[in-house]
This record gives sequence, C-alpha cells and structure tokens, in this order.
Amino acid sequence: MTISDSGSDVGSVDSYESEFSSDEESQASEQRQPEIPRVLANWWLNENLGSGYSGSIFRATHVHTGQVVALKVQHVNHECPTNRYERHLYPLLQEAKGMPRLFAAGVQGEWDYLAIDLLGASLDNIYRKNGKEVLDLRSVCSIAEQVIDRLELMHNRGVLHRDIQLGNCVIGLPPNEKTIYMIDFGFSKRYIDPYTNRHIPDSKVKRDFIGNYWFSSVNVHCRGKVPSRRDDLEAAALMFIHLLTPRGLSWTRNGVPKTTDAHNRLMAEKRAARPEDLCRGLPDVFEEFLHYSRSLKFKDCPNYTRWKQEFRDLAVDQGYPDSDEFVWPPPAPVAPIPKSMNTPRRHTPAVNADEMEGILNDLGKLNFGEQQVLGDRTNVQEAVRQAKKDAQAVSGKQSEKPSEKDVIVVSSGSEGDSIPPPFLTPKAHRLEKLARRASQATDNAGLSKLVHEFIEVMQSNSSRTLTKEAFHFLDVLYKQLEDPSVFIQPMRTSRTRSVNNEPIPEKEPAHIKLGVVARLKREVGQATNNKALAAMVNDFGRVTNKSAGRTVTKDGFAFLEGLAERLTVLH
Ligand SMILES: Nc1ncnc2c1ncn2[C@@H]1O[C@H](COP(=O)(O)OP(=O)(O)OP(=O)(O)O)[C@@H](O)[C@H]1O
Repeated sequence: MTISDSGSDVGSVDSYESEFSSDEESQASEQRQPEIPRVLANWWLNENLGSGYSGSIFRATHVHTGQVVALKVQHVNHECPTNRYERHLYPLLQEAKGMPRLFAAGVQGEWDYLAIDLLGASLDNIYRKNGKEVLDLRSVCSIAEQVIDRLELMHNRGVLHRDIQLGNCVIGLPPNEKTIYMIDFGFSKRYIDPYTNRHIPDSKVKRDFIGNYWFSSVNVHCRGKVPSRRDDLEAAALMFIHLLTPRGLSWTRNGVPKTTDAHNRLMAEKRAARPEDLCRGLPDVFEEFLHYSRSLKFKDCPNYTRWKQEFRDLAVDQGYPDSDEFVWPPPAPVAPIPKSMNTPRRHTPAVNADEMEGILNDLGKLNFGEQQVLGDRTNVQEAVRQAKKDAQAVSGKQSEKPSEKDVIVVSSGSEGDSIPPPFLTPKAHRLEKLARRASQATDNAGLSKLVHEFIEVMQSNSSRTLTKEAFHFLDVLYKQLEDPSVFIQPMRTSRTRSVNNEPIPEKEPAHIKLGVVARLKREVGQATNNKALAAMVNDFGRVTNKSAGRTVTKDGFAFLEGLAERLTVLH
C-alpha cells in the first residue's frame, strides 16, 4: 500500500527515495527472488509474521542464545532497499518508549536483515478483527495520546516517520501489551541535517508522493509538498478519525487504487473533504487537531504536549481512567457514560425490537387528552396552524384559534434530567443546561446560584478542564454581566478555528495564567459593578484558554467562589 516516487531534493539526508511503481512489478520482482534460507546469521527463522512491499518479517530465534526477535529480511537487490535505510535510523530511536530495540543488522549472502524486538498485533489487525465498524472512543484516545508521544520522540531526535498508518503502529507483547510501538522506518527521514543542524528546506517544485494512500497529508499526497513534522501529525489525525468513522474514511472504501484515474479520484476526494464533515458527530478535539496540523507552517514544531493533554482530557471527561494505556479488548468504563460514547456514530438503534415495541405500547397508553404533542418547541407555530386547520375540517367552520397553551410541548432537553444527546457527556450536558439557564437569568442572585452550580459541575469528576461547554457557560455569563443586549464573540470558538489558515495562537506560559488568576481571586471581592465582573470573567476565560490543558486551578475555583459571592452583594 505504500508508494514512493522519485524527486528527492534533500537526498543528502538518510532516506529511501527512488522510483518504484505498480503492484504487478513488485509481485514479479518478488517471484524472481530466491528462497529465504532457514538460518540467517545465527537466526533460525520461524513463522512469517507479515510481508510488506519490500520484504518479509519472521519470528526468529538465535541459535546460540535462544533470544527471540522479529527478523526483517530483504533481498539485497530489492529495488526498494528499505532495510538499508532503517539500519541507519534505528540507532537514533533507541532507548525510548514505544520504539523497537535493534539487536543486530547486516547482510549475509543475498539477504539484508534487521533483528528487532518481537512485537504484537498491529492496529490494523486489531481494527479488522474487532468485528465492529469503529473502535471505541477510549481506545482511540489512548492511541492518539501514544502516537502523538511517539511522533514527539521521533521528531525530537530529528526523524520524520512519513508513513503513519494502522499497519505501522503495533502493540507490544506482554508485559508491554498496553504500549503502542512505531515500526517501519523504511520511508523515514532525517529532517534535521546532521552536518548543518538545520531543518531540511521546503521546495516549490512539486514532488512525487511518498507515503500511503489512506493517511498521508493532503499537502504531501495531493499537492506534492515536501513532508515535515506537520504532515506526520495530519496523517495521525486522519488515522484517528478513520478509526471512529463507520466503514472508515470515505476514500479508503474502494480499496487500493489500481489505475491512475482511480488514484486521481481518491486524491480529489481526500482534498475536498472538509474537517467539519470528516468529524461530524465526533468530539471537537478530533476536528481541532486536524485543523491544527493543517495550520502549521513547514518548519513549525507542533505542540505535542497540548494535544496529548487534549486527548487525555477527552477520555477523562468521558469517565475513563486518567491514563494513556491502550487496553485491548476495551474494559467497561469506570463511570456510567451514555451508550453512544462507546459506539460513536453507529447507526444502529439503541434499543432492540422487543424493547421498542414495549416503548411504543407504553406511549400509546399515555393520555394527552385532546391536546397535541410536539417533539420540539420550534414546531409550536406550525402545530398551532395545523390544529386550526384540523378543527376547521372537523367542525366545518372557523374555530377558535388554539393558543400555544393548548399544545403540550415535550421539551427537547432544557429542563430536568433528560438524556444527553450523542457524544455529550453528562458533565457537558449539565454545563449546556447551565448556560441555557444563565442566558435566561434576570438578576444577579440567579447568576450567583448558577456560578455555584458551575463550580459543582466542574468539580464533579477528576478533569478540571474548561471544555467547550464550560467556555460556553462563561461566554453567556460574560454577556449577561457586560451587556445582555450585545452580541459577544465567544471565548473558545474564536480560538479553535484558525482564520484564513493563520496559525492558532500558542499557549501562554503557566506562570502568566497563575499570576492573572491569583489577581482575579484577590480583586473579585472589590468589584463595584457587573461590567467589572464581566471583565474578570473574560480575563479568567482568556488565560485559561491559552494555558496548556485549560485546567481550572485552586485559585481559579476561589475566583469563581468570590464571583458568586460578589454577585449576591451587587444588585
Ligand atoms: N517487530 C515486529 N514484531 C511483530 N510483527 C511485526 C514486526 N514488525 C513488523 N511486523 C509485522 O509485519 C508487517 C510488515 O512490517 P513492516 O511494515 O515493517 O514491513 P514493510 O515491508 O516495510 O511493509 P510495508 O511495505 O507494508 O510498509 C507489519 O504490519 C506487522 O504486522
């Protein structure tokens, strides 16, 4: 599935970049190859673990020591001599979590071999064998956190992976089965020149593509740009979204393109797919991460810490443990979460046929008298019109116009303990309801009560992150305090979208946030009017938003308590 073509403008840095083309050619070249011997440089070859384009991987045992490894074997004359390149990259990636150890490498006779850690199943195997259309959200969050961490390690050591895909992420064997390893550095490349210590240059010349059809970034795959750190991140983002999309990303559904036309169609589809469409129904962080990776400039260093934290917070917000361990098969969540969380964007009904029949029977027994039942407040006007028409039809004459009071509205969730909609955690749901109530509050006493409730919700689980819904509450609060009649630019959504592809502003250092929040805590008790409180809410939201992790600190909660107190004093 991985392809590469010519066009290296940075060939001085270790990497494989030469031309090879169709599947038929590769099969023909494999058929011409002689048989791999049973013993290669003291390694006894056991079963074949997998075969890629350029070679085969065997479980192998050292004939003297009994050490068991994975032996990557490739013919020396193979047109795609990836082992030769991997041999130079592995030493750069040693002694690091999630990187296979290299035990031996060399050439014996016609065979080039690499002896590396024997590992477990690839994410591709896991995904296929899962038997479901998508992976669960918790698993994807831990995959995201670990893959971003592995990329950070590789990038910090001056290496790009350039072929991020499910088959190249594998779990370890016990006791390392919760760790995800990166493998296959055949297309990896040093982006920091070891001699000059400088980043490889960008190029305006359109290059041939190196990477894989499914996840390579739009810039690299469809526009022929030189890959850099941002492209590894974008490939990872696409991979995470793929895992949560029923039947995967749309351009992966027709299999590997066999013709140039099919490949062009695939590229057009990939290029046209907007992040908001790809991520519809998914938690925001996936779309934000994809946007972020695409907003980076060629030489930009990604903020890995921020994104690892975002995926961790998402998992914790869903009620999962505060850990990046990949546990397979996925255990039951530690806290009750809506069913939809475990099966994102699945279109199967949440109840079976028998349960549905029972529900319908019960509904049939409900007595609403002559009144009309609606699903949504927005339908009220239409219902009033319809009721009028019906009444006319029955009586044959103009009836009294029914008032809205004659219509029972089944609320779409503004009050009470309604069920959170898909992908809304109970916490997010409560925050949304709080924001709605805040927008309807008519006095400071009411707002004060809501701030107290906000604090309670924020402290209800171990995550103290200001999520999108929490920011929404602060926006509403700010608006009510500043000037209820004026439209206010939201604090968080104005941050998350990059306008005209401008990079999203970087985080502020922690000490700035701590200083501002400490000042707010001190000064909130002296605020003389609502406008002053509004400015404080704005400062609080702004610095928290710009801090890594966006967590509410102890001082932050003290400020909110002070705010609630002050509101009761300022009438
Ligand atoms: N260390 C390992 N332990 C166990 N299995 C492995 C290991 N390395 C690779 N494999 C298996 O072999 C498959 C092919 O490995 P790898 O991707 O390194 O080879 P490749 O020839 O470069 O493949 P491709 O052409 O598909 O990129 C992997 O998907 C995985 O299932």
